[in-house]
Amino acid sequence: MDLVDGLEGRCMLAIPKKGRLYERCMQLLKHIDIRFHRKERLDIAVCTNFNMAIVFLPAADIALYTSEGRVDLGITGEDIVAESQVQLETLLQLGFGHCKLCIQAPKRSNIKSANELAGKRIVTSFPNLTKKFFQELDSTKETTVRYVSGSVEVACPLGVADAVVDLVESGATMQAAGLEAVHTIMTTQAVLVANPNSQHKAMIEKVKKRMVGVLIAEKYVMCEYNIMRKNLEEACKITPGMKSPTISPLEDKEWLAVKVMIAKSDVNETLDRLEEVGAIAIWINYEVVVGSVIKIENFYQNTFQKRDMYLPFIFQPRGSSKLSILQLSVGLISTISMRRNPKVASSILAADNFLSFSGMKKGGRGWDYGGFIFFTTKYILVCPRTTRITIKMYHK
Ligand SMILES: Nc1ncnc2c1ncn2[C@@H]1O[C@H](COP(=O)(O)OP(=O)(O)OP(=O)(O)O)[C@@H](O)[C@H]1O
Ligand SMILES: O=P(O)(O)OC[C@H]1O[C@H](OP(=O)(O)OP(=O)(O)O)[C@H](O)[C@@H]1O
Repeated sequence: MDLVDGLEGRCMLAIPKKGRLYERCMQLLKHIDIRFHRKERLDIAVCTNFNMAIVFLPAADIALYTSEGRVDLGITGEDIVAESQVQLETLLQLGFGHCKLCIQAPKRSNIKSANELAGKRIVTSFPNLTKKFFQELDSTKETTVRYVSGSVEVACPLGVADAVVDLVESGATMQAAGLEAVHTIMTTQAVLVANPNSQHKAMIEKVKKRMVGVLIAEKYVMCEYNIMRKNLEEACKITPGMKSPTISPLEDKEWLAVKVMIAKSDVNETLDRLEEVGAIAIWINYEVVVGSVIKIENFYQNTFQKRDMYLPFIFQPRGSSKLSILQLSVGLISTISMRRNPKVASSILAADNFLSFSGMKKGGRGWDYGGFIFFTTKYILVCPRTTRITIKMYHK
Protein backbone atom coordinates (compact mmCIF):
# COMPACT_ATOMS: atom_id res chain seq x y z
CA MET A 1 0.00 0.00 0.00
CA ASP A 2 1.32 3.43 -0.88
CA LEU A 3 1.70 5.33 2.37
CA VAL A 4 0.20 8.58 1.11
CA ASP A 5 -2.91 6.76 -0.15
CA GLY A 6 -3.18 5.03 3.20
CA LEU A 7 -3.32 8.39 4.95
CA GLU A 8 -6.29 9.84 3.15
CA GLY A 9 -9.18 10.75 5.42
CA ARG A 10 -7.25 9.87 8.56
CA CYS A 11 -6.93 12.11 11.58
CA MET A 12 -3.22 12.97 11.88
CA LEU A 13 -1.60 13.09 15.30
CA ALA A 14 1.96 14.42 15.56
CA ILE A 15 4.29 13.46 18.38
CA PRO A 16 7.99 14.29 18.89
CA LYS A 17 10.21 11.89 16.97
CA LYS A 18 12.93 11.95 19.66
CA GLY A 19 14.05 13.97 22.65
CA ARG A 20 12.64 14.56 26.10
CA LEU A 21 8.96 14.08 25.27
CA TYR A 22 9.24 11.04 23.03
CA GLU A 23 9.04 8.20 25.59
CA ARG A 24 6.18 9.74 27.52
CA CYS A 25 4.22 10.34 24.32
CA MET A 26 4.67 6.72 23.27
CA GLN A 27 3.55 5.61 26.73
CA LEU A 28 0.51 7.86 26.57
CA LEU A 29 -0.53 6.48 23.18
CA LYS A 30 -0.34 2.98 24.62
CA HIS A 31 -2.42 3.94 27.60
CA ILE A 32 -5.17 5.34 25.42
CA ASP A 33 -4.94 2.25 23.24
CA ILE A 34 -3.85 3.86 20.01
CA ARG A 35 -2.13 1.05 18.15
CA PHE A 36 0.13 1.38 15.19
CA HIS A 37 3.03 -0.27 13.51
CA ARG A 38 5.93 1.99 12.66
CA LYS A 39 8.16 0.78 9.89
CA GLU A 40 11.84 1.27 10.33
CA ARG A 41 13.04 4.73 9.33
CA LEU A 42 9.52 5.87 8.54
CA ASP A 43 8.12 8.90 10.35
CA ILE A 44 4.48 8.12 9.65
CA ALA A 45 2.62 5.14 11.07
CA VAL A 46 -0.95 4.17 10.25
CA CYS A 47 -3.09 3.19 13.26
CA THR A 48 -4.48 -0.30 13.21
CA ASN A 49 -7.48 0.35 15.47
CA PHE A 50 -8.43 3.95 14.65
CA ASN A 51 -8.89 6.05 11.57
CA MET A 52 -5.70 7.86 12.51
CA ALA A 53 -2.05 8.13 11.60
CA ILE A 54 0.83 9.05 13.87
CA VAL A 55 3.41 11.45 12.50
CA PHE A 56 6.82 11.64 14.15
CA LEU A 57 8.16 15.18 13.89
CA PRO A 58 10.76 17.35 15.60
CA ALA A 59 9.04 18.70 18.74
CA ALA A 60 9.84 22.25 17.63
CA ASP A 61 7.81 21.90 14.41
CA ILE A 62 4.64 20.36 15.82
CA ALA A 63 2.86 23.59 16.76
CA LEU A 64 3.43 25.01 13.28
CA TYR A 65 2.24 21.87 11.46
CA THR A 66 -0.84 21.74 13.69
CA SER A 67 -1.74 25.38 13.17
CA GLU A 68 -1.41 24.98 9.42
CA GLY A 69 -3.68 21.95 9.47
CA ARG A 70 -0.98 19.59 8.15
CA VAL A 71 -1.78 17.54 11.21
CA ASP A 72 -5.00 17.66 13.23
CA LEU A 73 -3.55 17.01 16.65
CA GLY A 74 -0.14 17.30 18.21
CA ILE A 75 1.76 16.80 21.41
CA THR A 76 4.51 19.27 22.18
CA GLY A 77 5.71 21.66 24.88
CA GLU A 78 3.88 24.84 25.86
CA ASP A 79 7.19 26.60 25.31
CA ILE A 80 7.15 25.57 21.67
CA VAL A 81 3.53 26.62 21.26
CA ALA A 82 4.39 30.06 22.66
CA GLU A 83 7.56 30.34 20.59
CA SER A 84 5.81 29.35 17.37
CA GLN A 85 3.37 32.29 17.63
CA VAL A 86 0.64 30.43 15.80
CA GLN A 87 -3.08 29.95 16.18
CA LEU A 88 -4.06 26.61 17.62
CA GLU A 89 -6.20 25.18 20.34
CA THR A 90 -4.54 23.90 23.50
CA LEU A 91 -6.80 21.07 24.65
CA LEU A 92 -4.99 19.61 27.61
CA GLN A 93 -1.93 19.92 29.81
CA LEU A 94 -0.45 16.46 29.98
CA GLY A 95 1.43 16.55 33.28
CA PHE A 96 4.88 15.66 31.93
CA GLY A 97 7.76 17.53 30.30
CA HIS A 98 7.74 20.05 33.13
CA CYS A 99 10.55 22.59 32.96
CA LYS A 100 11.23 26.32 32.99
CA LEU A 101 12.50 28.62 30.29
CA CYS A 102 15.16 30.64 32.05
CA ILE A 103 17.60 33.41 31.36
CA GLN A 104 20.95 32.07 32.50
CA ALA A 105 24.17 34.01 32.95
CA PRO A 106 27.67 32.81 33.84
CA LYS A 107 28.06 32.58 37.61
CA ARG A 108 31.31 34.48 37.51
CA SER A 109 29.67 37.41 35.67
CA ASN A 110 27.75 38.22 38.83
CA ILE A 111 24.68 39.16 36.82
CA LYS A 112 21.71 38.88 39.14
CA SER A 113 18.81 40.30 37.12
CA ALA A 114 17.48 40.33 33.58
CA ASN A 115 17.73 44.15 33.52
CA GLU A 116 21.50 43.91 33.58
CA LEU A 117 21.36 42.00 30.30
CA ALA A 118 19.44 44.61 28.31
CA GLY A 119 21.56 45.55 25.28
CA LYS A 120 23.77 42.47 25.63
CA ARG A 121 24.15 39.30 23.49
CA ILE A 122 21.75 36.41 24.13
CA VAL A 123 21.81 32.97 22.52
CA THR A 124 18.74 30.75 22.52
CA SER A 125 16.55 28.24 20.71
CA PHE A 126 13.58 30.48 21.60
CA PRO A 127 14.31 33.72 19.70
CA ASN A 128 10.71 34.98 19.58
CA LEU A 129 10.06 34.61 23.29
CA THR A 130 13.47 36.02 24.09
CA LYS A 131 13.12 39.07 21.83
CA LYS A 132 9.66 39.76 23.19
CA PHE A 133 10.95 39.54 26.75
CA PHE A 134 13.84 41.93 26.21
CA GLN A 135 11.77 44.36 24.13
CA GLU A 136 9.32 44.67 26.99
CA LEU A 137 12.20 45.00 29.44
CA ASP A 138 14.00 47.93 27.84
CA SER A 139 13.11 49.25 24.42
CA THR A 140 15.94 51.80 24.38
CA LYS A 141 18.76 49.28 24.35
CA GLU A 142 18.59 46.67 21.64
CA THR A 143 19.46 43.24 22.92
CA THR A 144 21.02 40.93 20.32
CA VAL A 145 19.24 37.60 20.17
CA ARG A 146 20.88 34.81 18.23
CA TYR A 147 19.25 31.47 17.41
CA VAL A 148 20.94 28.11 17.89
CA SER A 149 19.17 24.77 17.49
CA GLY A 150 20.66 23.03 20.55
CA SER A 151 23.47 22.83 23.10
CA VAL A 152 22.58 26.40 24.03
CA GLU A 153 24.54 26.22 27.27
CA VAL A 154 27.91 26.22 25.51
CA ALA A 155 27.34 29.69 24.01
CA CYS A 156 28.71 31.54 27.05
CA PRO A 157 31.88 29.47 27.51
CA LEU A 158 32.52 29.86 23.76
CA GLY A 159 32.26 33.62 24.09
CA VAL A 160 29.28 33.85 21.73
CA ALA A 161 26.87 35.17 24.34
CA ASP A 162 26.69 37.14 27.58
CA ALA A 163 23.75 35.00 28.63
CA VAL A 164 21.48 32.29 27.26
CA VAL A 165 17.77 31.54 27.37
CA ASP A 166 17.27 27.81 27.73
CA LEU A 167 15.11 25.20 29.41
CA VAL A 168 15.91 24.07 32.93
CA GLU A 169 14.56 20.95 34.55
CA SER A 170 16.97 19.56 37.14
CA GLY A 171 19.45 22.40 36.65
CA ALA A 172 22.27 19.92 35.97
CA THR A 173 23.06 21.22 32.47
CA MET A 174 23.05 24.81 33.67
CA GLN A 175 25.30 24.01 36.59
CA ALA A 176 27.73 21.97 34.54
CA ALA A 177 28.11 24.91 32.15
CA GLY A 178 28.84 27.32 35.04
CA LEU A 179 25.58 29.19 34.54
CA GLU A 180 22.90 30.33 36.94
CA ALA A 181 19.29 31.31 36.41
CA VAL A 182 18.61 35.02 36.73
CA HIS A 183 14.99 35.02 35.57
CA THR A 184 12.22 32.60 34.56
CA ILE A 185 10.45 33.63 31.37
CA MET A 186 7.87 30.84 31.52
CA THR A 187 7.11 27.45 33.00
CA THR A 188 6.12 24.74 30.58
CA GLN A 189 4.83 21.19 30.25
CA ALA A 190 3.66 18.97 27.42
CA VAL A 191 0.26 19.79 25.93
CA LEU A 192 -2.20 18.29 23.50
CA VAL A 193 -2.92 20.82 20.77
CA ALA A 194 -5.38 20.76 17.90
CA ASN A 195 -6.08 22.61 14.71
CA PRO A 196 -9.29 24.58 15.39
CA ASN A 197 -10.56 23.95 11.84
CA SER A 198 -9.90 20.23 11.72
CA GLN A 199 -12.47 18.00 10.00
CA HIS A 200 -11.89 15.34 12.64
CA LYS A 201 -13.67 16.90 15.59
CA ALA A 202 -15.13 13.63 16.87
CA MET A 203 -11.79 11.85 16.79
CA ILE A 204 -10.07 14.79 18.49
CA GLU A 205 -12.68 14.71 21.25
CA LYS A 206 -12.22 10.97 21.65
CA VAL A 207 -8.43 11.26 21.98
CA LYS A 208 -8.79 14.12 24.42
CA LYS A 209 -11.34 12.23 26.55
CA ARG A 210 -9.11 9.17 26.70
CA MET A 211 -6.16 11.30 27.74
CA VAL A 212 -8.23 12.96 30.42
CA GLY A 213 -9.07 9.46 31.66
CA VAL A 214 -5.38 8.57 31.86
CA LEU A 215 -4.60 11.79 33.70
CA ILE A 216 -7.37 11.14 36.22
CA ALA A 217 -6.23 7.56 36.70
CA GLU A 218 -2.73 8.86 37.37
CA LYS A 219 -3.91 11.32 39.99
CA TYR A 220 -6.74 9.46 41.70
CA VAL A 221 -7.39 6.05 43.17
CA MET A 222 -10.66 4.31 43.91
CA CYS A 223 -11.28 3.94 47.60
CA GLU A 224 -13.96 1.75 49.15
CA TYR A 225 -14.95 1.53 52.79
CA ASN A 226 -17.78 0.70 55.15
CA ILE A 227 -19.12 3.28 57.56
CA MET A 228 -21.97 3.55 60.04
CA ARG A 229 -24.85 5.70 58.84
CA LYS A 230 -24.37 8.15 61.71
CA ASN A 231 -20.75 8.77 60.63
CA LEU A 232 -21.46 9.11 56.91
CA GLU A 233 -21.58 12.89 56.84
CA GLU A 234 -18.16 13.19 58.48
CA ALA A 235 -16.69 10.54 56.18
CA CYS A 236 -18.06 12.29 53.09
CA LYS A 237 -16.37 15.50 54.17
CA ILE A 238 -13.08 13.61 54.06
CA THR A 239 -13.87 11.89 50.75
CA PRO A 240 -16.21 14.14 48.76
CA GLY A 241 -15.24 12.44 45.48
CA MET A 242 -15.14 14.02 42.04
CA LYS A 243 -18.87 14.77 42.13
CA SER A 244 -20.09 12.74 45.08
CA PRO A 245 -19.42 9.25 46.50
CA THR A 246 -21.42 6.16 45.52
CA ILE A 247 -23.22 4.94 48.61
CA SER A 248 -24.85 1.50 48.88
CA PRO A 249 -26.74 -0.11 51.76
CA LEU A 250 -25.37 -3.18 53.53
CA GLU A 251 -27.29 -6.13 55.07
CA ASP A 252 -26.82 -4.50 58.42
CA LYS A 253 -29.05 -1.41 58.18
CA GLU A 254 -26.73 0.59 60.41
CA TRP A 255 -23.89 0.31 57.91
CA LEU A 256 -23.21 1.64 54.43
CA ALA A 257 -20.61 0.93 51.74
CA VAL A 258 -18.93 3.93 50.15
CA LYS A 259 -17.04 3.99 46.89
CA VAL A 260 -15.19 7.17 45.98
CA MET A 261 -12.18 8.57 44.12
CA ILE A 262 -9.44 10.09 46.26
CA ALA A 263 -6.27 11.92 45.29
CA LYS A 264 -3.23 9.64 45.29
CA SER A 265 -1.16 12.39 46.83
CA ASP A 266 -3.40 12.37 49.93
CA VAL A 267 -3.93 8.63 50.31
CA ASN A 268 -2.27 8.19 53.68
CA GLU A 269 -3.77 11.30 55.21
CA THR A 270 -7.23 10.36 53.90
CA LEU A 271 -7.03 6.83 55.26
CA ASP A 272 -5.92 8.08 58.67
CA ARG A 273 -8.84 10.47 58.83
CA LEU A 274 -11.34 7.85 57.61
CA GLU A 275 -10.25 5.51 60.38
CA GLU A 276 -10.67 8.30 62.90
CA VAL A 277 -14.34 8.67 61.94
CA GLY A 278 -14.92 4.92 62.21
CA ALA A 279 -14.53 3.66 58.64
CA ILE A 280 -13.63 -0.02 58.34
CA ALA A 281 -12.71 -2.42 55.51
CA ILE A 282 -10.96 0.35 53.66
CA TRP A 283 -9.67 -0.64 50.24
CA ILE A 284 -7.66 1.31 47.80
CA ASN A 285 -7.74 0.31 44.20
CA TYR A 286 -4.50 1.30 42.57
CA GLU A 287 -4.16 1.05 38.89
CA VAL A 288 -0.58 1.64 38.01
CA VAL A 289 1.55 1.26 35.01
CA VAL A 290 4.85 -0.40 35.63
CA GLY A 291 7.64 2.07 35.21
CA SER A 292 5.69 5.19 35.96
CA VAL A 293 5.66 5.17 39.69
CA ILE A 294 8.19 6.20 42.26
CA LYS A 295 11.79 6.56 41.27
CA ILE A 296 14.32 4.47 43.09
CA GLU A 297 15.93 7.46 44.74
CA ASN A 298 12.74 8.06 46.67
CA PHE A 299 12.49 4.51 47.83
CA TYR A 300 13.92 4.72 51.30
CA GLN A 301 12.13 7.92 52.20
CA ASN A 302 8.80 6.62 51.01
CA THR A 303 9.00 3.14 52.39
CA PHE A 304 9.90 3.71 55.94
CA GLN A 305 7.97 6.79 56.81
CA LYS A 306 4.93 4.94 58.11
CA ARG A 307 5.01 1.66 59.94
CA ASP A 308 1.34 0.94 60.08
CA MET A 309 0.22 1.19 56.55
CA TYR A 310 0.11 -2.23 54.99
CA LEU A 311 -2.51 -4.94 54.60
CA PRO A 312 -3.41 -7.64 52.09
CA PHE A 313 -3.88 -6.97 48.45
CA ILE A 314 -4.83 -8.77 45.29
CA PHE A 315 -2.30 -8.97 42.56
CA GLN A 316 -3.86 -9.15 39.17
CA PRO A 317 -1.53 -9.02 36.21
CA ARG A 318 -3.20 -8.51 32.89
CA GLY A 319 -2.45 -6.92 29.59
CA SER A 320 0.24 -7.93 27.18
CA SER A 321 0.53 -11.66 26.83
CA LYS A 322 4.21 -11.23 26.07
CA LEU A 323 4.82 -10.14 29.60
CA SER A 324 3.67 -13.09 31.60
CA ILE A 325 3.66 -13.82 35.27
CA LEU A 326 6.80 -15.87 34.72
CA GLN A 327 8.68 -12.64 34.60
CA LEU A 328 7.68 -11.84 38.14
CA SER A 329 9.73 -13.06 40.99
CA VAL A 330 7.81 -13.43 44.16
CA GLY A 331 9.27 -13.15 47.57
CA LEU A 332 8.02 -12.70 51.06
CA ILE A 333 10.10 -9.94 52.48
CA SER A 334 8.38 -7.57 54.79
CA THR A 335 9.30 -3.93 55.05
CA ILE A 336 10.27 -4.65 58.62
CA SER A 337 12.80 -7.30 57.72
CA MET A 338 14.07 -5.05 54.97
CA ARG A 339 14.51 -2.31 57.44
CA ARG A 340 16.31 -4.55 59.86
CA ASN A 341 18.30 -6.06 57.11
CA PRO A 342 19.22 -3.46 54.54
CA LYS A 343 21.70 -5.84 52.93
CA VAL A 344 18.87 -8.17 51.94
CA ALA A 345 16.91 -5.23 50.70
CA SER A 346 19.69 -3.89 48.58
CA SER A 347 20.53 -7.27 47.09
CA ILE A 348 16.91 -7.67 46.07
CA LEU A 349 16.84 -4.23 44.63
CA ALA A 350 19.98 -4.92 42.68
CA ALA A 351 18.56 -8.17 41.30
CA ASP A 352 17.93 -8.06 37.63
CA ASN A 353 14.23 -8.78 37.86
CA PHE A 354 11.88 -6.99 35.63
CA LEU A 355 9.43 -6.79 38.46
CA SER A 356 9.24 -8.31 41.87
CA PHE A 357 7.01 -7.89 44.78
CA SER A 358 7.51 -8.44 48.40
CA GLY A 359 4.74 -9.69 50.58
CA MET A 360 3.74 -9.29 54.15
CA LYS A 361 4.83 -10.50 57.48
CA LYS A 362 2.68 -11.19 60.46
CA GLY A 363 3.81 -8.75 63.08
CA GLY A 364 2.83 -7.84 66.62
CA ARG A 365 -0.48 -6.40 65.50
CA GLY A 366 -1.62 -9.09 63.09
CA TRP A 367 -0.89 -8.25 59.49
CA ASP A 368 -0.47 -4.57 60.10
CA TYR A 369 3.27 -4.76 60.06
CA GLY A 370 3.43 -6.50 56.74
CA GLY A 371 4.20 -4.53 53.68
CA PHE A 372 4.21 -4.67 49.96
CA ILE A 373 6.77 -3.20 47.77
CA PHE A 374 6.81 -3.54 44.07
CA PHE A 375 10.02 -2.86 42.41
CA THR A 376 11.64 -2.96 39.09
CA THR A 377 15.30 -2.18 38.82
CA LYS A 378 14.25 1.34 38.04
CA TYR A 379 10.96 2.11 39.70
CA ILE A 380 9.30 1.33 42.95
CA LEU A 381 5.79 1.47 44.14
CA VAL A 382 5.11 1.35 47.81
CA CYS A 383 1.56 0.26 48.40
CA PRO A 384 -0.10 1.83 51.35
CA ARG A 385 -2.29 -0.09 53.71
CA THR A 386 -5.23 -2.04 52.33
CA THR A 387 -4.33 -1.91 48.73
CA ARG A 388 -5.76 -3.82 45.84
CA ILE A 389 -3.52 -3.44 42.89
CA THR A 390 -4.27 -3.91 39.28
CA ILE A 391 -1.12 -3.64 37.32
CA LYS A 392 -1.35 -3.09 33.64
CA MET A 393 1.80 -4.36 32.11
CA TYR A 394 3.10 -3.21 28.84
CA HIS A 395 5.65 -5.09 26.91
CA LYS A 396 8.58 -2.92 25.94
N1 LIG B 1 15.12 18.92 30.48
C1 LIG B 1 13.85 18.86 30.14
N2 LIG B 1 12.95 18.39 30.97
C2 LIG B 1 11.66 18.31 30.64
N3 LIG B 1 11.17 18.69 29.46
C3 LIG B 1 12.04 19.17 28.60
C4 LIG B 1 13.40 19.26 28.89
N4 LIG B 1 14.03 19.75 27.83
C5 LIG B 1 13.07 19.95 26.93
N5 LIG B 1 11.86 19.61 27.39
C6 LIG B 1 10.56 19.69 26.69
O1 LIG B 1 10.68 18.92 25.52
C7 LIG B 1 10.56 19.74 24.38
C8 LIG B 1 11.50 19.21 23.33
O2 LIG B 1 12.82 19.38 23.78
P1 LIG B 1 14.00 18.43 23.34
O3 LIG B 1 15.27 19.02 23.85
O4 LIG B 1 13.67 17.04 23.68
O5 LIG B 1 13.84 18.61 21.78
P2 LIG B 1 14.71 18.20 20.60
O6 LIG B 1 15.67 19.34 20.42
O7 LIG B 1 13.77 17.86 19.49
O8 LIG B 1 15.45 16.90 21.05
P3 LIG B 1 17.01 16.71 21.18
O9 LIG B 1 17.42 17.58 22.34
O10 LIG B 1 17.16 15.23 21.46
O11 LIG B 1 17.61 17.14 19.87
C9 LIG B 1 10.90 21.14 24.89
O12 LIG B 1 10.39 22.13 24.08
C10 LIG B 1 10.28 21.13 26.25
O13 LIG B 1 8.90 21.35 26.19
O1 LIG C 1 18.00 21.12 33.72
P1 LIG C 1 18.33 19.84 33.02
O2 LIG C 1 17.65 18.67 33.67
O3 LIG C 1 19.79 19.63 32.87
O4 LIG C 1 17.68 19.90 31.55
C1 LIG C 1 17.89 21.02 30.75
C2 LIG C 1 18.49 20.66 29.43
O5 LIG C 1 17.62 19.77 28.72
C3 LIG C 1 17.38 20.30 27.41
O6 LIG C 1 18.36 19.94 26.53
P2 LIG C 1 18.62 18.46 25.99
O7 LIG C 1 19.40 17.69 26.97
O8 LIG C 1 17.31 17.87 25.59
O9 LIG C 1 19.55 18.69 24.74
P3 LIG C 1 19.72 19.89 23.72
O10 LIG C 1 20.62 20.88 24.40
O11 LIG C 1 20.35 19.29 22.51
O12 LIG C 1 18.35 20.45 23.43
C4 LIG C 1 17.49 21.80 27.62
O13 LIG C 1 17.73 22.48 26.41
C5 LIG C 1 18.62 21.93 28.61
O14 LIG C 1 19.87 21.99 28.00
